[in-house]
Order: sequence, then structure tokens, then C-alpha cells
Amino acid sequence: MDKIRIVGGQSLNGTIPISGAKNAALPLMIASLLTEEKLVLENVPRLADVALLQRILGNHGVDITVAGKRNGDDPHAGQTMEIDARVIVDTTAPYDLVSRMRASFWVVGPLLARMGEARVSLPGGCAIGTRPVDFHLDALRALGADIDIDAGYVVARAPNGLIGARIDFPKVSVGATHTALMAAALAKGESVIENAAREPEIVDLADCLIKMGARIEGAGTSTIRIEGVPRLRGARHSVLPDRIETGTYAMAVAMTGGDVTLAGARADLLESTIEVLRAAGAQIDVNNEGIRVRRNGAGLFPVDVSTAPHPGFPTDLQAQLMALMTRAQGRSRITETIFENRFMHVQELARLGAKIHLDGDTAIVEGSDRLKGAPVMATDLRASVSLVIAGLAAEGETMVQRVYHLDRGFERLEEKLSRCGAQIERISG
Ligand SMILES: CC(=O)N[C@H]1[C@@H](OP(=O)(O)OP(=O)(O)OC[C@H]2O[C@@H](n3ccc(=O)[nH]c3=O)[C@H](O)[C@@H]2O)O[C@H](CO)[C@@H](O)[C@@H]1O
Ligand SMILES: C=C(OP(=O)(O)O)C(=O)O
Repeated sequence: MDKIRIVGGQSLNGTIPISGAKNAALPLMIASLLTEEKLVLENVPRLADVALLQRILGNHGVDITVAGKRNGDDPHAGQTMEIDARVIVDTTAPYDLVSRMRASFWVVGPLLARMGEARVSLPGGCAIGTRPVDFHLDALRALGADIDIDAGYVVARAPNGLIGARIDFPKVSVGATHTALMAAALAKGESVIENAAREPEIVDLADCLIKMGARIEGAGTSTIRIEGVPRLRGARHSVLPDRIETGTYAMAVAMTGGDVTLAGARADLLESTIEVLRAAGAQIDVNNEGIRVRRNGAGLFPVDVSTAPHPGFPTDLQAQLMALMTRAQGRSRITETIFENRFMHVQELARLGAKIHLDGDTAIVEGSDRLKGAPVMATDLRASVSLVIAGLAAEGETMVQRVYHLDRGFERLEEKLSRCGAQIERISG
């Protein structure tokens, strides 16, 4: 199994190109199931999750070709993917594939809407807490589907098609909003999604669906209106830049000090994060290239932050912020409101000398001057990158094990960081 070796203590200087967003690319790829025509996606990141979804879609009969690079010969440009779901050979998404990536459950909406049936394994929990799908199923029931749970599978049927309805989510859910949006796009008549998630990735999906001929208004607000259409066509769409990757590298620079431009990043996608980073003492400027992050000499200030649905501070940056706060001058409080168990990084950060005390859903971080390198274990995607951030500032060597978590969501991480001066390498094994 690969490991990442870091020798801390270098500041970061230079440019880091920001990749397409994993959490937008996955639902966009799944949206291909809604049409018999070709969907062309540009700026798709090269990630393990994307490769796995290619396999899952392949299992349904979808044909995917990676059609060259977006920017001529630039090997770092995102992939362009031509996705052809003209023929769906199988409406079952099996346990062995779905259990490996939660987002694959989202095939349920488009398969049901287009084919009138779907049999999709329940995704199960993961290291960050239980992750139920009841809102997805309630939304599909509201649209007229019959849903049974049979031997660990969701069996959804709507032989005469889905019918537009009002869907009022009891709590903001990104995944369930994706499901409702894709299913309602092909339902008969009007649907209204209340308390919809407002994440930029929802807007990106809606923008692509609109290019495909869907009639959608209000994506990015809490109320989305969809006038169903009988069929969708092909389209070409570029995946938006990854705001979590952007925030992660911004925190890495805030941690080590230095001056880095996050090329292609969009500041409007992460305003709350920028606010928190400025409060922590980082200098952030938006320019034509992207976002420039600097911290020169001055110390880090502690912050009080709660995660929240967008436009609040993202749960996917909570672990990285916690790593940063281990070096602040004073006590920070970080509250996790989305997932009940997204604190697996706490015990690993402690191996590097971090002083973090958990009180229910709140982590109290006592900042200290010194972290010391140690072997640590990645437990989930964002937790693992928080260990990298801490390792960049720790004295001596940090060895991060179980790197496959990182590869789910960070493209060429060690290369992007080492080009800016970090001492970081992958050790294959
Ligand atoms: C609102 C939010 O920040 N969502 C995050 C969530 O999206 P993801 O789509 O995985 O999760 P949801 O947004 O659906 O979950 C939000 C909350 O709703 C609950 N829930 C969800 C679905 C359901 O059917 N029933 C139910 O009770 C969840 O347990 C959770 O407490 O994890 C992703 C990966 O870390 C993040 O990128 C998203 O930003
Ligand atoms: C946890 C994440 O992904 P997933 O929802 O696929 O588990 C994430 O993107 O931080």
C-alpha cells in the first residue's frame, strides 16, 4: 500500500492548479443516464472515485471514452469524457460497487426516471457517521415511485413514469437534492423542491441539465422548480473548480506560510472559508488567475467555527481547519453539525502533538508552537489531507498510511505541493 512521506518545515511558494470538483463531476457523470445522447464533460478530475464511477456506469451499459485533453498537450488539464448511455443494459447497481462509493447510490433517480425501474444497493455507513438515504427515497415516493427494500437493495419502480410533485426536505441534503433534481427533470409536470441544498455542485448539475433541455429554475436557492420534459438531449459541460481542494491548499499555505496562487479557483464558491482564513491571519486576494494566499511571518489566530450547509463553512474542510488551528496562538472551537462522527482525525493529529479535546460535537483545539512528525493513519478522505497539512508544519518526518483515501479526492497532491517547495513524496508499496 502506498504511503506519503513528508518532511515538514518548508514554506509553500508558487502556483497550484485547481482541478475539477469531485463532488460535481460524480453527479454530472451520473446525469448521463438521463439521456440517449452523448454527454461530454470537460475538466473531469483524475481521481479514484471517478474511475470507480466509470466502472459502475459501465455495468449499466454506459460507454465512456476519455477524449483527449482540454488544453492541447497539457497533461495537467482535466479529462474530457464522452459518456454515451444510449443503451442501458442493466438497472441494478450491485453491492460490491455501491458499497465502495456512496455517491454511486445517486444512479437510483436517473435510472428510475428514464427506465421506470432501478435496483440499487443501500450504500451503508462510512467512517464519518451513519449516512441514511431516507430523504432520497421519500423524494422518489413523492414523485410516484413504489419503493421496497429487498435484501439490502432499494427496489424502485415507476412503470408509467414519474409525476411532478412537491418535495419538502426536513433537512438540507446535497445527495437527496441531486436525486430529486435528476428524477424530476423527466417527471410529468411541475415539481418544487423546498429546503433544497444550495451547494455550488447542485448549481453545476442544474446548469448541465438545463443544457440537456431540462427546465429548472432556482438552483442555488432553497426552492428549485422543475418542469419535467419527456426526454433530455446530449450536451457539453465543464466541471466547476473544486472548492474543497481550493480551501485545502489555502489552509496548507496558511499553515506553512508562503505565497501561493491557486490557479483556476473561484472565490465566490468559498466565501465563508475565505472569511475564516482571513480571521486566522492569512492574506487572501482574488485576481485574474484565481486566488492568492499569503502568510508571512505573523502568527495564526484561533477561530470559532461551526460547519453548516452552503453557504456556511463546509464539513469537507473541517478536518483541514482543525489541523491549521493546532498551530494557532490560543484556543479554537470547531463544531461539526453535519456528521456525528467526523472526528477520526483527532486521534491521528494527537500523534503529531496536537492538543484537541472533544466535547460532543465540538472539538476544542489548544494551539501550540510545535508539532512533531510521526507515523499516522488516514481514516477518510478529508481527515487524511488534514494529516498532510499538519505534517507540512511538523518537525521531521510524517508518514501518512492508507493513502487510497487521499486518492479518492485529491489529484496529484504530492506533485502539486512539492512544486511549491514542500518535501513530500509518495512511497509505493
Ligand atoms: C449538507 C452537507 O454539508 N452535505 C455534505 C454531505 O453530502 P451528502 O450528500 O453525502 O450528505 P447529505 O447532504 O445528504 O447529508 C446531510 C445531512 O442529512 C442527513 N441525511 C441525508 C440524507 C438522507 O436521506 N437522510 C438524512 O438524514 C445526513 O445524515 C446528514 O446529517 O457530505 C458530502 C461529503 O462529505 C459533502 O460534500 C456535503 O457538503
Ligand atoms: C466524504 C466525502 O465523499 P463521500 O460523500 O463520497 O464519502 C467527501 O467528499 O468529503
